[in-house]
Amino acid sequence: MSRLSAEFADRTIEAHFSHHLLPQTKEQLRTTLLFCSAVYLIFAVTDILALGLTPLSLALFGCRLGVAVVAIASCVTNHLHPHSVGRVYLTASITEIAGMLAFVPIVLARPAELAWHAMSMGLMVLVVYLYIPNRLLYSLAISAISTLVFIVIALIAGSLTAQEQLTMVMLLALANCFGYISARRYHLIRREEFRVQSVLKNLSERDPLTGCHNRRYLQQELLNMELSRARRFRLSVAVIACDIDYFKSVNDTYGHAAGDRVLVAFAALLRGLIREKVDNLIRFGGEEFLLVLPETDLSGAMHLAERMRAALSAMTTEIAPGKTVGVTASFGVTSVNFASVTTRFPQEAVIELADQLLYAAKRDGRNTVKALEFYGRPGLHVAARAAG
Ligand SMILES: Nc1nc2c(ncn2[C@@H]2O[C@H](COP(=O)(O)OP(=O)(O)OP(=O)(O)O)[C@@H](O)[C@H]2O)c(=O)[nH]1
Repeated sequence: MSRLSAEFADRTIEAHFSHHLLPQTKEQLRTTLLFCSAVYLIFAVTDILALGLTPLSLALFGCRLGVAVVAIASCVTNHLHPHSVGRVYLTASITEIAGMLAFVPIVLARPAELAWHAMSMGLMVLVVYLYIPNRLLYSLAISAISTLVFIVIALIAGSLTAQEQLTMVMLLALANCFGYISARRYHLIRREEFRVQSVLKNLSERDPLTGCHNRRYLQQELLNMELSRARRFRLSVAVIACDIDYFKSVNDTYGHAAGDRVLVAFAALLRGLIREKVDNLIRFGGEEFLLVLPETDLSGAMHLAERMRAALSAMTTEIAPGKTVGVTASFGVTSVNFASVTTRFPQEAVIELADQLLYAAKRDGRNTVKALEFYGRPGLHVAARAAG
């Protein structure tokens, strides 16, 4: 993590983090901006008390109203662009700058109350650092520059003694330091929480032996996600179920550790034959693996399964120095084409068909591929094209 900006050094992870928090950030920003605008408007009372109901106090009210309008426009923009992280930070920054700019005429119109303005400035700096959700570097830039501008105006236009000026400068510098340090801590804690959550999520979704996704990930996320996407865009999704043949005899003959090596080698072989970041490899349980292949029809999935079968039967795994073992596997392949399947069906039905085909391949002598199109209704696929 970057020490100055308190963000992940890796921009992809940072973007992932920001997107993950986007709904929460937008909600916080909306509440904060509306609250701050209301406070800004309410403080018009102090202008009227100091200046009376004059054109000047009305002009200052106009400035305050301008900040409220910018804040509301920011909320509307964020509402219209619900997925844009950059826009949230941009609108937060613009509103912060508008608030700081509107403060200049207020200070200039009421120079006698400079000590109170300095106190308000300190509070505004803390609000920018801690209350309005924004990138820390933007908060730092906006607060530091606004503080500098305020100090220059106060030194030129105000009538503070040298001792008062020094106190004001030191207090505002402190407000910036405390604001930055506290905001930095908060940013770092949020990111550390996110990192730990990601590690735990990864652990709960992966099989430690092979590194593949596990059955929980398939059932809770992947299957629903891929089937919904394919249904929405009327695409095909294929599923391959595969299981090592007579794996028990590998364990019984060479030991469990040798069996583990064979499993790892099999997973690596499957992973090497699928599209990275597109296809998904899941350890479904024991020595059974499942592949979920987006945008793949039955014939494409059958060819892939056949290549996997052939590659495994030609491969041997070193289970001890100088000692190798060869295994074969059986494959059940199915695919559902949402261009023609419009009926609803339980999502597990696709996996069940792939599993039935896998066991049909086992019954048929093993080391073979069985494939059937899934038509969305139990029983219908029985009449579909068979291969293997
Ligand atoms: N080494 C190892 N073995 C496992 C693991 N998970 C399951 N097994 C073993 O896998 C074997 C599966 O045996 P069976 O279900 O009888 O299947 P099979 O011997 O492969 O026979 P078929 O599937 O009918 O060809 C069992 O001996 C399990 O103990 C694992 O993580 N590591």
